[in-house]
Amino acid sequence: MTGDRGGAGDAAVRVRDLRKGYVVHEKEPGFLGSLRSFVSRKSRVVEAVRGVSFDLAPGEVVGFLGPNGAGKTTTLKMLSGLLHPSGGEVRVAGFEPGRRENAFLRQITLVMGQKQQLIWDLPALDSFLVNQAIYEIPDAQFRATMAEFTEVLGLEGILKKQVRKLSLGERMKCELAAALLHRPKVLFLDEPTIGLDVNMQESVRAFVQDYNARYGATVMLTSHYMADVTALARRILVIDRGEVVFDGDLARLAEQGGGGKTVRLQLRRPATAEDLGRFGSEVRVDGLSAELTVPRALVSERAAALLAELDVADLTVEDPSIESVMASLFGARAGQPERTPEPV
Ligand SMILES: Nc1ncnc2c1ncn2[C@@H]1O[C@H](COP(=O)(O)OP(=O)(O)OP(=O)(O)O)[C@@H](O)[C@H]1O
Repeated sequence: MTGDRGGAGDAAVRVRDLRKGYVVHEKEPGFLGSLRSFVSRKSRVVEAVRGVSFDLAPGEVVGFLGPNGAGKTTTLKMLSGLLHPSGGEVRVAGFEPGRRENAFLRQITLVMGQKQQLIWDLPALDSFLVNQAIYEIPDAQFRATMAEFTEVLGLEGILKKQVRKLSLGERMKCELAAALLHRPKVLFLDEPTIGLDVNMQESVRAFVQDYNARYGATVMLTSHYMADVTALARRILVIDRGEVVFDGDLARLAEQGGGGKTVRLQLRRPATAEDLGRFGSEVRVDGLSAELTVPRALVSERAAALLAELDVADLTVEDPSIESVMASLFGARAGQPERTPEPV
């Protein structure tokens, strides 16, 4: 089948009731366990993705978040056609990913921060030439894209070095360049900045931003670095145990996370954590700077009280960081009662 754009409407990505179960064979430990598993092999199904639905508009950048094992990678692999769904429907750029048609593969890319596609013993440039051949990129377009990526990613001087000799950050930049050389319209980025230092993370983000603006590409991004998500994405999808539990903008996620707002103070006279503890929780004091968390409904009342009772030079109220929202939603999962946002 060729691209059935009619079926996909205008969405770049359309997912309906998508499911994936992995069959896992279980074996008891030790030699006896191995023997027993020959006689009666036990297996069970891990429901990694359990009926996920969403649409992504062309050009949209979406952060795809969730705790470890939530089903992010499994979803991205199904969207890029590396895994066949157990059920449901997927359309990406109008194609059914599982068919892995050439026309589909030219429209998408999947970058996995933990995996590499560059040829280890050769310079990155050689891998780029291989990709040029695979994707049949015309010479002029290849040169123009290389020039553009070299400038935005600062690849000058590293393209001719053996990949094995590059630093992690340099290699990741080359991985991204290789993965985007064919100018895909839909990008699935799975932890593209994992392990990189802050500067490298920043330059990867800038590159993705630039690419999205230049080519109007749709981007779905997972990252454990919330700065990636807040810098790039307005919309957030949260998946938990294989189900989408939130789909909306960052501010609404912060609201659903409960928690409260962060009140930051600049004081003229020092105050103790105990003084501030009367106004909120999670108090942190550092010299004349302090911050505390205040329930949303009580923010104006508590701010007024702080201004009246302490010698405050400046007071600001902010939504909690997305790290703390995610931590409050999922961080304390082990052995504790669940706090999951309301289903969408
Ligand atoms: N090949 C596989 N066989 C069996 N189970 C699998 C396989 N791949 C993933 N799983 C299971 O499916 C669930 C979802 O895994 P997945 O890798 O999609 O999660 P994730 O959200 O990407 O997690 P992380 O943030 O840790 O990478 C997990 O319970 C995982 O153990």
